[in-house]
Amino acid sequence: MTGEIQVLISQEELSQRIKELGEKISADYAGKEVHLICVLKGGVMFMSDLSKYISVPVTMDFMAVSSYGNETSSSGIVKIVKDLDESIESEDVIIVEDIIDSGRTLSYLLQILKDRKPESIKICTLLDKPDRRIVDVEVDYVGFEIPDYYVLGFGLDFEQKYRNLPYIGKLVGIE
Ligand SMILES: O=P(O)(O)OC[C@H]1O[C@H](OP(=O)(O)OP(=O)(O)O)[C@H](O)[C@@H]1O
Ligand SMILES: Nc1nc2[nH]cnc2c(=O)[nH]1
Repeated sequence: MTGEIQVLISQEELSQRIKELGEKISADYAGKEVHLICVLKGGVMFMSDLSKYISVPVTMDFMAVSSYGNETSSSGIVKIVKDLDESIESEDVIIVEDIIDSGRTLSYLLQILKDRKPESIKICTLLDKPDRRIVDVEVDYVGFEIPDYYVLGFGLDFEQKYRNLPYIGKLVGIE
């Protein structure tokens, strides 16, 4: 489907905020190394850009957890589609997400990853929709709080498309 897309967060606003987040993380982890875990697929562009602004040594791993399929609201069912390649024991981990909506995905992920004995674990999300929260999760770094719209672009999809857009937008007519 092709629809009209309204820009919510421009490419310039994204770049500026991601730079600020990278600098904050660099300061918070001064003298340490940080292990970034990208939650695929949506988190990939954000983590890629964020990592460029982190000045402490960075390692990366990737995990895919599916909770939405092609639906626009959470089914509540979370499953691991791809697990991490490496152990996170004793690592200072930051989970990098594109969006927190109901909080179900992250609360499930946190539970699983904490059991693997990291030194520390924090959450960094580009977008947060606090009005949608069903499960409470403590978020350490937030790019932007947004209203309850179904958004796309910069990693986020609508029916698997639009992930490549360099901005965050919404399809006119889709909430
Ligand atoms: O807070 P929640 O309600 O759990 O929603 C957030 C999750 O939903 C999206 O993933 P999705 O399952 O759509 O996978 P994708 O990243 O591959 O598009 C998003 O990337 C988060 O992981
Ligand atoms: N693409 C997309 N995925 C989501 N997962 C949870 N909320 C959203 C959203 O607004 N857009």
